[in-house]
Amino acid sequence: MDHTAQGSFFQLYYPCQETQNAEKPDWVPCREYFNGLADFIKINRTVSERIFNHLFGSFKIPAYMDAPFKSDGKCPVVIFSHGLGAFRTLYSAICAELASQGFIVASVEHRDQSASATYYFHSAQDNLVKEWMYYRTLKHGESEFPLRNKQVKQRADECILALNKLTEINSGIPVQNALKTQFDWTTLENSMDLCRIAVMGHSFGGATVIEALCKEVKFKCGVALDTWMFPLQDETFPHIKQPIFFINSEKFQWAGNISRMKKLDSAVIQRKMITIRGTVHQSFPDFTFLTGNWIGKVMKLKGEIDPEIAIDLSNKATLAFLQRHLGLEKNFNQWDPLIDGKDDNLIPGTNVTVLQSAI
Ligand SMILES: CCN(CC)CCN(C[C@]12C[C@](c3ccc(C(F)(F)F)cc3)(C1)C2)C(=O)Cn1c(SCc2ccc(F)cc2)nc(=O)c2c1C=CC2
Repeated sequence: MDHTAQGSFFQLYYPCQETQNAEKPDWVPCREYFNGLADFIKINRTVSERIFNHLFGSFKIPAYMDAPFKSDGKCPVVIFSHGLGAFRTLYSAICAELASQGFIVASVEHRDQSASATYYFHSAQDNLVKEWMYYRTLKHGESEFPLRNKQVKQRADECILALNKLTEINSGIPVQNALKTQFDWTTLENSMDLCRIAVMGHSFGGATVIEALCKEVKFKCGVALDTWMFPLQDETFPHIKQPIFFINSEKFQWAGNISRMKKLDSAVIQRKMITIRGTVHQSFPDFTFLTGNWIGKVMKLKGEIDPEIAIDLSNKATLAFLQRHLGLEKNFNQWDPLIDGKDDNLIPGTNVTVLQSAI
């Protein structure tokens, strides 16, 4: 909203009316995102230009851009935080599904230099000048924890800022949107149930979930997808009182990471964990759908399991957990067994053997 790097930048997913003529949003908004992504995954730009344009250039998100908001009653809210090297549009299979189930979802774009690319504006004379911020690689010899810990704190603040912006929108405060869209923001007045707010994220975004829960009690619960625990300080864990749902891939996790999630285990607060068989780290972002089987497997964008089945299990388990801890009156409790890993494609807890440290 406020156009500077200190402002809030997010993609909003919401339930809408069936619209005929609305165009579908671009999946990767513009070239700089491809270039940033190429640099992040360390493939050179000439190759990437052709690959990305051929592979992903024309993809659209299965949604309608700026369609009129429609909902029967107030919508619960989810703030979504992307992973290292990702950006706001890459988790549309998750965010669009939540919106189709009645949630308003803000997928934030972080300005902590963990995104492959992001942009903001600074005002020069009387017009706004667009500036690009790219992924910050670790300097040679630089230790990683101080950077990642600083970034996860900024990411949590940006999730809280996005929530504050949604609160303003919900109360009808006029929106100064730096991006010129046709959307009529006043239709979102009184659209949100601000007692039913969750925070969700993938990998570095999963760590952001934990940091945001610690900082903001308005987040009633968190869903952390294939969380990367490294950026966090264990000292913050006892202060977190909200339920957390860890949904892990089979291939990304390792003992050190899992044992830190286990430090959040509690006898009194619901802390759940499941692992989806045959999944990889990239089974959660949209890339997992965009390539053929063999390219996907070679690039570790796909696991053994059909990506649609994997994301469907993750989304249904998420909806059941959100119903339970946001007190929703929907029928998502039909998927409660998934929270306990009761499905052929799920493992309750983890498949990683964690040596219990005898303290
Ligand atoms: C060598 C660079 N090195 C950087 C530190 C490791 C790079 N890396 C593995 C990658 C991401 C990969 C990727 C993506 C996308 C294509 C494409 F071709 F489909 F575009 C290809 C190949 C390259 C798989 C990761 O960072 C994994 N990871 C991620 S990946 C989040 C992401 C990024 C870009 C996306 F388009 C989609 C999703 N988010 C995290 O929060 C964390 C980690 C690791 C620890 C914490």
